[in-house]
Amino acid sequence: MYQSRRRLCSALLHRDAAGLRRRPGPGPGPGPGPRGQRSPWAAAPRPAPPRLPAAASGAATLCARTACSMGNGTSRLYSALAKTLNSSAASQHPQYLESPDPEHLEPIDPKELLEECRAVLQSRPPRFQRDFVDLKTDCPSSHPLIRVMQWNILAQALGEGKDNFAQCPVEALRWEERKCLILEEILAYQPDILCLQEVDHYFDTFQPLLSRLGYRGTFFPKPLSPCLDVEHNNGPDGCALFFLQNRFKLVHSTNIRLTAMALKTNQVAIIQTLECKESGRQFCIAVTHLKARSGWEQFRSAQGCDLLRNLQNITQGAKIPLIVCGDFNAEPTEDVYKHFASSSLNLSSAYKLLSPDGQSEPPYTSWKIRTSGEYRHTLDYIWYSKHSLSVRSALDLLTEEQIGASRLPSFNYPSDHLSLVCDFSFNKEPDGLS
Ligand SMILES: NC(=O)C1=CN([C@@H]2O[C@H](COP(=O)(O)OP(=O)(O)OC[C@H]3O[C@@H](n4cnc5c(N)ncnc54)[C@H](OP(=O)(O)O)[C@@H]3O)[C@@H](O)[C@H]2O)C=CC1
Ligand SMILES: [Mg+2]
Repeated sequence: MYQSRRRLCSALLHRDAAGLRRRPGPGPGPGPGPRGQRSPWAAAPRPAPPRLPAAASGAATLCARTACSMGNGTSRLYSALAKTLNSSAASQHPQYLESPDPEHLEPIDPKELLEECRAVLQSRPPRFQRDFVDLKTDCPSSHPLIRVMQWNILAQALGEGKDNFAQCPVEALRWEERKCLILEEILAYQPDILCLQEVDHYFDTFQPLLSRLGYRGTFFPKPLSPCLDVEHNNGPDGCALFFLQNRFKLVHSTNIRLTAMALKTNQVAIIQTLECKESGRQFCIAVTHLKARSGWEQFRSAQGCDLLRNLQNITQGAKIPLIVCGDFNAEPTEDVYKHFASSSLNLSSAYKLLSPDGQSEPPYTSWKIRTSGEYRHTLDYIWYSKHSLSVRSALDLLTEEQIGASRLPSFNYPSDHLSLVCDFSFNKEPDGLS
């Protein structure tokens, strides 16, 4: 049985008064709270130490801290969170567009924002425990690791208007709380680089909040986003890429509309070259979301080839190490996967390393029940230059038991896709080859 989320602080009353609606309890949910069982394909677990002390703090402490801080930092923070709730202006924003320089904005303490999110989610079941699996301990790295998160967060307009989820209660999709579940996931793992798909709340939510957490963001909307077909939409969905400004310098940035069969398509990618401030080493990071649905395999394959061509040019034939994150909408059996696996860019898929033989992708990264049936697929990947980068650890996926009979999204988890998180290090010799 779940333990219900804790705390009913006086701070919550302020939140309600300010317009954050609270929903009734979700009722009994499927599966256990903390996971008791690992997925069968996972290697031996060795959880990484938590990077965020607040995640482990007790309920009483958390409640006291929240209540105490409402008079100062948290109330400012709350206003930052509350301002993101109404967002009609966001849909008017012009296309593309990097976020403004956030240096003049007041920073947010991530622990305080996490507490705010947890307070909003207090009637929900607790988030599931996922462990980092250590993958390479014999080769210490002298440089700080680079943590990368890949996540299709589910566009709000698609989730409510087009995806046709059959088992997910509409209450579980309410943006006010789903937004906090997404932020909670990001804040729990604190990625240095965040690659997102189906972002339709960039300008009103993710850009303002993440910029105040020290990220620099770039958003590239789909030219004909299906979100725009949904009544009361919040603008087009697209890919977003965020990196921590205190860790990386932006060297080069390109937004690409992918082509297939020489035609411009509705799918996009963002490719950036970053320089590590600690080591001075450069690498390339890309995010994409390929065409969905069965019957479009050759189209996806062509889009993947176009992305690879662009990556070849930008990395000067793989001289710069590369990380490519995406919802490829393709199982490993598809051509687009094979193109990436066999490319001259020497890429490997990070999550294969969690399988016992290191050769198999996870059994699923997305699991949902639509009115048309149940869909369990491996669609999301983090590709990396296998000669110049090492995956030090990867976040294990949710088990079937944790996901529960109604599948995703749910009261526990905000998207129909799981987040993937990896810690990378540069290999020792910068030999100019990836
Ligand atoms: N493609 C084009 O050239 C044109 C597109 N359009 C508009 O764009 C829309 C399609 O855009 P396009 O980018 O090609 O969209 P996709 O086919 O790539 O799908 C868009 C979204 O729908 C989700 N999705 C996938 N399968 C299903 C399903 N069975 N039921 C419901 N949702 C699903 C996907 O989520 P996930 O990735 O998580 O599976 C994805 O985010 C059209 O509906 C139209 O409004 C209009 C003219 C031309
Ligand atoms: Mg989707």
